[in-house]
Amino acid sequence: MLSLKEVNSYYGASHVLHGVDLEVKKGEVVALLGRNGMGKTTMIHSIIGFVKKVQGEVLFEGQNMAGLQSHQIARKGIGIVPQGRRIFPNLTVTENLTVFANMKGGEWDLERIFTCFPRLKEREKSHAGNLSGGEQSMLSIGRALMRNPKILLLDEPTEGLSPLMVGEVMDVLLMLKETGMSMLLVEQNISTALSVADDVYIISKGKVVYHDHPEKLKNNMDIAYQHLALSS
Ligand SMILES: Nc1ncnc2c1ncn2[C@@H]1O[C@H](COP(=O)(O)OP(=O)(O)OP(=O)(O)O)[C@@H](O)[C@H]1O
Repeated sequence: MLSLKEVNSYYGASHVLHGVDLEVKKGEVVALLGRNGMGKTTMIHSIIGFVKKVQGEVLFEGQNMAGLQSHQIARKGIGIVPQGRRIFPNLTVTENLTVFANMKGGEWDLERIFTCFPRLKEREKSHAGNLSGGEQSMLSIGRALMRNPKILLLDEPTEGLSPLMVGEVMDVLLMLKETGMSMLLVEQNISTALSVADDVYIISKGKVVYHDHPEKLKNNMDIAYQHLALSS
């Protein structure tokens, strides 16, 4: 569904991604792990047209995204849950959900979001700035779903959350996986990522240094310790 082939990305003269290959098949959840500053966000931004200089191929449903503007890429069905959530704090929960919604309709509408995210229903009239971090993460996911994407790119949706809220957000991701949603999940939290992923990549200094099934990584955690600088 989504594939990156030999992708090199640059910020000006700074060469950040070095020949990256990655694939997300339909209905699959792919985890992308890596320490701070290793290029995870740059990979997401290269897919959605935020990085101006990208060489190689970014293919979505077989079509090369090169040269398309971000809004054109979004319209193809690529949804984004950005790092830091980027909700609109002065708008209500309902306004956040409807402001960019895909008016052409689709499987996801306000009613379904509120059914799947009862916490958002409880807070529907609250200003989004007053929500907890976990609720804001759910709102950011809900807002992306309202555009009825074919794939979701999630950039650290559990960042900065308490363990309890991490669990709730992971339940949401598992629920979405059950619906068949394809996802690329950027995470720093390895156990969180492995609990939902079908496939896992680790990047370091802009290169893919590991790609395999999560079960293989679970059975060989030395690799994770080595690349993610975890302590055993
Ligand atoms: N707009 C930019 N201009 C120049 N350099 C950038 C820009 N954004 C990121 N970088 C650099 O690119 C490298 C990769 O950053 P990136 O944000 O992709 O890492 P990351 O793995 O997502 O880390 P984090 O988890 O901290 O967000 C870093 O060295 C960073 O300093």
